[in-house]
Amino acid sequence: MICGSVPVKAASTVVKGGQLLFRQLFEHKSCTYTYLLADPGSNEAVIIDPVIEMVERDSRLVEQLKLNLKYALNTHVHADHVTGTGLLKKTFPQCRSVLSELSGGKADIYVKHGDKVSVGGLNLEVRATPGHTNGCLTYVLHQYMMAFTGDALLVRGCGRTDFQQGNPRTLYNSVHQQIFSLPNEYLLYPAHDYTGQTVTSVEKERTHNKRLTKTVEQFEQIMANLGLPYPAQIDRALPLNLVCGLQELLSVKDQTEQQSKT
Ligand SMILES: N[C@@H](CCC(=O)N[C@@H](CSS)C(=O)NCC(=O)O)C(=O)O
Repeated sequence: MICGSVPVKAASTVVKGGQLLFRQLFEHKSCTYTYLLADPGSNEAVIIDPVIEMVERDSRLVEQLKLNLKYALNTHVHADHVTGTGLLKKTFPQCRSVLSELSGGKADIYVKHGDKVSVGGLNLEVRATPGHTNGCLTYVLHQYMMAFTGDALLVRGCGRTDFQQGNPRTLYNSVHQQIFSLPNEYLLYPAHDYTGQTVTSVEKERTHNKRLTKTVEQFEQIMANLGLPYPAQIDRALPLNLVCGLQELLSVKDQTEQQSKT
């Protein structure tokens, strides 16, 4: 169930029915983390940032765990891999895709800052964290003191701001106002890691993040000088991710353009 602005208070209540079912899954080519979360009482589940090449693995896991996959959330329109959302929906027809209303992408459900995504007894608070892209979202699971930060905040790093409406000042404010404002002990799960790390915390990033502990002016300088090459899959990924990762949803014109690039 998706609800409008509902104030969510910080609490560490364990959901009735037992422990959270939680899996952190990895895709090696784009170093992407996908997260599977399920309410132990109802077996209703949500997947965050699935990757198309790993849909078979993820579908098998959902089936083996006997989960009812209700939602496929993307934290934003990704530039480095094709989303698995569209393909997952074919296997799990009840599954609904979710994106920010500011993303520019196609989805079954559009969410905005302050909304809530609920599966069984789990409630994910939607926080807008733009700056890497306009439509970047962080999903906060207060019940288990966890947040899924997409590319807004990476372990000791953050998403780049040099394409897709990137803006360093906006990103700095998003992280400070929407992520660093969470309690210190909240665990933060990023959409990527390039150094073999899996998780961090509000406290660790507030203390050790080499970019975001600086002033906003210093941060802007750092971001202007990252010197990163464009993601290898950007030309393929961006148009496909605007249509849930499915070629068949692209217009004929877009498909012709896509083919001429390959
Ligand atoms: N080499 C990777 C792309 C690496 C990259 O640019 N990652 C992005 C997130 S995906 S758009 C990023 O924001 N990185 C920040 C950083 O500091 O690394 C590929 O070719 O896919």
